[in-house]
Amino acid sequence: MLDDLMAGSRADAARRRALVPTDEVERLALAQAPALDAVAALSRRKTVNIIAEVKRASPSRGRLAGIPDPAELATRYERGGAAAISVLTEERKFLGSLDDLRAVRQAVTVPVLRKEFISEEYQILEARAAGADLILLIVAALDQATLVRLKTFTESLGMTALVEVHTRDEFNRAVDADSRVLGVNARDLQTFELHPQLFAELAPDYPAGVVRVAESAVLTPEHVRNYREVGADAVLIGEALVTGDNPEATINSFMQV
Ligand SMILES: O=C(O)c1ccccc1NCC(=O)[C@H](O)[C@H](O)COP(=O)(O)O
Repeated sequence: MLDDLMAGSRADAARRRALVPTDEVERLALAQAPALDAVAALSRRKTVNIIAEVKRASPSRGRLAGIPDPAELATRYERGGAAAISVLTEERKFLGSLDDLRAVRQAVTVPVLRKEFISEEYQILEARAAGADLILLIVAALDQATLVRLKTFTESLGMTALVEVHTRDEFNRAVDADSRVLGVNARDLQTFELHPQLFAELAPDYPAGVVRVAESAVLTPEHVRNYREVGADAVLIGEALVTGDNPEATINSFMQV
């Protein structure tokens, strides 16, 4: 699954690069206002900070929500108290786009994450050109040299990398890469099973100062409380928000735990 997602994203980026070459995207990226400080935003509340995701569909759940106006949804997330907005820009399985990201950037004042299957600098330049403050790097999909190179490139543009892991070995690689924001995704990418206890197992081993993000498997306030009690600074939530009818109230209830 991950190989397919990476290959699809790479092919889509190649198609866009044929229309907009790297030097043009770089010019647009460098013309943006400076990226917002995601580390500060994701550790601002001492209880828990919510990263609210714009997610139309997924490989594990199929179609989740139409989301005709991602900017309006993101505005509701921000009104509810979200610390950051995650926008899935992957086109094939998640039905997202860079247009979604641009629209969200213009609508909110909190940091915006480009959630994409990134393997090359062009995709990071695209993210910055669209106004993203954070990008996702999935350790399972990158060898260590590429992980470090892409993270360094991200930071050279003033952005932050959310470095995502699914196992202890990947966690150790993310720490070695000097990750400042490190996410443990509970979703097994082969079976799609959810393992929220993985975050609890790894949380004690985060180096001081690294932002601890728990990803996936949050449907109720109790799930947020469980993550918070074992040390999450931030929790990334998609499905529960896009399938409910009142995202402001849902985020608010998640922040009260
Ligand atoms: O969501 C999926 O099915 C999925 C499959 C393969 C790779 C990534 C996938 N999801 C990306 C995410 O990390 C989630 O969208 C995010 O953590 C929010 O999860 P949830 O709250 O469970 O929607």
